[in-house]
Formats: sequence, structure tokens, C-alpha cells
Amino acid sequence: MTLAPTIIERLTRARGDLRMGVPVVLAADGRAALVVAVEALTADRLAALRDLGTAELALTARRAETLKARAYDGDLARIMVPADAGVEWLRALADPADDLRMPMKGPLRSLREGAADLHRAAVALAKSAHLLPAALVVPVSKGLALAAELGLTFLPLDAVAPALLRLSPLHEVTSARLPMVASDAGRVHIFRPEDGGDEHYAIEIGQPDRKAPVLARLHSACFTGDVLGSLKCDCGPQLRAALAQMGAEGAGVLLYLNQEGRGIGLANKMRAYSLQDQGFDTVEANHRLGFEDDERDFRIGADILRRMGFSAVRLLTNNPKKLAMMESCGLQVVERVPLKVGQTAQNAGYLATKAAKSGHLL
Ligand SMILES: Nc1nc2c(ncn2[C@@H]2O[C@H](COP(=O)(O)OP(=O)(O)OP(=O)(O)O)[C@@H](O)[C@H]2O)c(=O)[nH]1
Ligand SMILES: [Zn+2]
Repeated sequence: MTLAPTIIERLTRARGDLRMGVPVVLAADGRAALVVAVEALTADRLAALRDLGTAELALTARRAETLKARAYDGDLARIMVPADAGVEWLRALADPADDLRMPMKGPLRSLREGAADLHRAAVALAKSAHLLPAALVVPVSKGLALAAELGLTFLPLDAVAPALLRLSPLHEVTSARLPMVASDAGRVHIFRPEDGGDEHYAIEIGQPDRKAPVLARLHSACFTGDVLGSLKCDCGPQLRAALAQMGAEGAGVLLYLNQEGRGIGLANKMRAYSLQDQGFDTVEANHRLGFEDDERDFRIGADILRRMGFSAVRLLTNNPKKLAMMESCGLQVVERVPLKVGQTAQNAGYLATKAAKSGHLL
């Protein structure tokens, strides 16, 4: 093994670069482009990028739909950036915060010719860095030389694309006993992915028999609900009820998955909440931001359970997608255990939307 970073390590580096506003170089089939997340783009960098080539804006088709821009590349739109467009113009296209106040952003012209692969990877990278899914893409010749000269992260797409799809293996780092209100016999296990991404936690209650189906819950982080007692969702009460049921039965596993905001990150979830205050529901808000309604990867939960030695679960959930994902990852779901707690006047609409649009069971 060499000391040079692997493609996975360079990907992790690229996420940090994008969050700082530093360009990364994506390359495929002799083509290359400098890519910057719109959210972190500064006027200086925009000016420097313009010296290198013509800027294009990559957005998801979801965002393009709200902007009434054409998406010729399926899930993606490539928008031409006028020569006099500044950072504010780009931000306004990326961020729906002011859509209602300033609905007319166009006319927007979408690119139809040419390949969209670099743009698609740029948007996927921005998403995986929990940024708004919008990237400035500046095609350049000699991408590798430019990356070497400027010290930029260079990512060849043939290696990046499969790495973005693959689940990074998770390894247990450590565990410790934790007496809790729900049970004296608690133990917290920390799992860390090889790609330097978010850690996830398994809270084991008692000593569940590895040969029998375990009472399990895949809980996605919700800072507002779990910690602040938000009334906009049911996460906090679900978390506590799941632990309480495991405590009462004497055994269970709750996975606390750091997939805040259904995988879009807390900053984007707060953006979604602002949109909800403008009258959009939880699904519409995600779409206006350019996300799917659920961006979580439930393979993580299945992987952790398997690593802990479980092969069958009684899953506490109202979400059929979690059941399907478990089964497709080879974990047998012998029973769905409903988890209905925490209904409030403030979250009735949210829960109704999840049932109507996302297939949640009432
Ligand atoms: N994007 C977005 N995320 C939200 C919103 N409200 C809650 N969340 C997030 O939604 C997730 C809820 O996760 P879970 O309760 O595990 O999942 P679920 O899909 O509701 O399924 P079950 O609770 O198992 O039935 C958490 O990551 C929350 O942060 C919202 O309005 N928008
Ligand atoms: Zn919540």
C-alpha cells in the first residue's frame, strides 16, 4: 500500500474542500472541470474561475422544476451562467429561501448538448457534504495539471462514481456501559465508517440473543426533536418510547444513525423548516431545496446490525421503506412493531403528509 490517499480518502477530502469553497477537479474521458459548491462560493473565487473557462450551474431536476428551468439530463439540469451573473444570482438559484419574494429569476437557459456526468457527480458530492445540491462547474482542459499546480483534489469519475454508491464499511471503535432511565443494562457502541464520514451509534439494551429476532429501532438523528423537544415532529417521543419498550422487554438494539433531516443535514433541514413556515409541506420543502424527500441510506443500519451478530429483527417503525431495505440487505424482518407516540397539534400535518406522500403507515 502506498502512502498516497486512496480514492475514498480523496473523496472525503473533496467534501471538506467543497464545504470551504475550495474547487475540486473532476475528470472523465479526457474531459475535466473545476467544481465549487454554490453555497460556499465567494466573489473572488468566481472571478478566478471565470478566468479559466465558461461557468455552468448544475442543479437537480427537483430544483429546476421549481425554477421552471428545463432539465435535459433526467435527474439533473445544467444552466448557462450569464457572464455578468454574480454570486448572489447563483445563490438565489441554489437556495429557495427567497423564491416567493423574488419568483422571477430567469429566463434560465439549460444546456442540452454535451455530457452531464461531471455535473451529476458535482451535485452528488455537494449533497454528500450536506450542502445545497448546486454546483458551479467550469470545464477546463488539462485538469490533472491544473490540480497539481493549484494543489486541488483531483477525482477521476470512473473511480469516484462507484465509490459514491458503495456503502463504506463500518467498524466498531469502542463501547461502554451506560445505565439509562430506560434500562440499567445499556451499552453504547460507536461505529466509524472507513471513509471518514459520520459515526453512528448502537445502543444495546440487555444481552439480546444473537440467534433470535431482536427488537430493533433504526432512529435517524433529529437534533430538534431528540434534544430540543420540538413539537414539529414525533422523533423525541419515538426515541424514548423505543428505548422504554426495549427496557421493559429486557433486550433490544436502537441504532442512532447520524442522518439528520432524513439525510440532508441540519442546516438544510432548517432551510426546509423555513420553507414550511412559508406554507410548503415536509416533502415539498425538500423538493424545492433540490433534494428527494428522503436521502437516507438505510443500508448503514442493516450493516451495523449484521456486524453486531444479528440476522433477524422485530423492527419498531411505521416506515415500510425501512422494512424493505432491511430485507434487501439480508436481514429478516419477522415482525413490524408499530411506534405511534408523540402526536401533537403541531405535527399532525407533518405526520399526515408522511402518510399521504411517503407511504408511512398510520
Ligand atoms: N428534511 C426533513 N427532515 C425531517 C423533518 N422532520 C423530521 N425530519 C427528520 O426525519 C427523520 C425522522 O426519522 P425516523 O423517525 O427515524 O424515520 P421515519 O421515516 O419517520 O420512520 P419511523 O419513525 O421509523 O416510522 C430525522 O432524521 C429527522 O431529523 C422535515 O420536516 N424535513
Ligand atoms: Zn424529528
